[in-house]
Amino acid sequence: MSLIFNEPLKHRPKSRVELHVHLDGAIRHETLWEVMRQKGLSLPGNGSLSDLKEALKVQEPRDLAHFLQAFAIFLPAVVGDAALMERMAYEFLEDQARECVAYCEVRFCPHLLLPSHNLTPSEQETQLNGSVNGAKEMVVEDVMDAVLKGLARGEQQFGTKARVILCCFWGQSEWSWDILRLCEEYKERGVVGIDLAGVEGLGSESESFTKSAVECAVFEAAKEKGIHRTIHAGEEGPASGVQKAVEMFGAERIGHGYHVLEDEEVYKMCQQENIHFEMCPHSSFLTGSVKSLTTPSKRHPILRFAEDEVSFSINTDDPTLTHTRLSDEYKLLISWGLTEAHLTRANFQAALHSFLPPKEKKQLIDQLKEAYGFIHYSLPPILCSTSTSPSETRTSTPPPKPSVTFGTWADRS
Ligand SMILES: O=c1[nH]cnc2c1ncn2[C@@H]1O[C@H](CO)[C@@H](O)[C@H]1O
Repeated sequence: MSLIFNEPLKHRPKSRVELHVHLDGAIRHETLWEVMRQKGLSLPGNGSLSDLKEALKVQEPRDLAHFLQAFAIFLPAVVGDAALMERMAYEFLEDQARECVAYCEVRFCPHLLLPSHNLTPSEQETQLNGSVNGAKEMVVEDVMDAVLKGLARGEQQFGTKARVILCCFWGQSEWSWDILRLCEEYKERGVVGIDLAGVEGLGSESESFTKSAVECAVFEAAKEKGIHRTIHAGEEGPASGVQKAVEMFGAERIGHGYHVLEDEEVYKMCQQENIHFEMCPHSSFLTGSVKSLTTPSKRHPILRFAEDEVSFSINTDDPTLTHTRLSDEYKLLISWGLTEAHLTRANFQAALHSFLPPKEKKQLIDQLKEAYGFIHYSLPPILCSTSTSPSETRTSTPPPKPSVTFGTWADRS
């Protein structure tokens, strides 16, 4: 691609912050189709790009597990392929720049992308005894290096800054300590936080709680080591999962968290603790976490969050599966009655609750102020009193706090 084509993207004013997007859920359909064909992998339907897209769409939202099944269609194309991982990270940032994203935190689980995780027991045995097909076996560090290289190249080329959150995965406790190790080892190269993804078990009773003991210890250790923490909770699971994520796991942000509203006490606690909610509007329906728009008495939790001025951000979650860009998420919210002020506030809240160190966070907030027109400006010397230096800059007031009440979805149809 020519520089002439890319320059405008690099210099496009960027005003959005995205905190919750899975890298392996944000691969371009075109890239997947191309690579799956090259590798001779089985493609759905008649093998066309449109059939692949169709197969990745949730036709009837059921539950989170059903939504996540689509990963099985294309992850075989990705596992073990460092070149593809680098490419998808690079292309991801090009797509983010097109969506005017100034800063994003992108997440993935490196262990899920290893061939060994996807081998049959006999292949794993072969691997333990040496190598598979004589090739050097890929290790998590190879995954990290490939993704970080693609992100660094993309950041340089397209001007969208990216940092990484590494996901522990429900049911794969054996990876969790290693994830924490990678968070520490790759801190200087852009890893800013730890997450717990997959079909959550935080909400259910004692049995699954025992199962999460390892993750709990890992998150406690993360806190001690100053590694930032977010957790998928209250997505399809209950409010008690959000409570455990905050009180026991020390989560600073909650991925999704829609069901927190089912318990006013937990909701109040989250407000007191200034917990940030990473909202993913389209995904919330496709996972069956929030019931459909056609239920008149239901309001999407994001409307309550906006009304209560709870801190939330607007995110795509898994564009490969949701078939949405960030703009589509914003459009949906506007159709529900959120205003430009709400969306602006969400972007500032996202920046404030990002896992960047303080200095970089301030730079990001300044970048947003400029993009939204809350410009730092120098007073012309003639207007300056003797007590004000000509170079002194002023900042405008922070974005307005919206004060709006929302009707039901039915009111808006
Ligand atoms: O909405 C979600 N909730 C829980 N887990 C998810 C969601 N979207 C993706 N993943 C899971 O996170 C892994 C690492 O990126 C993905 O491979 C997918 O299995």
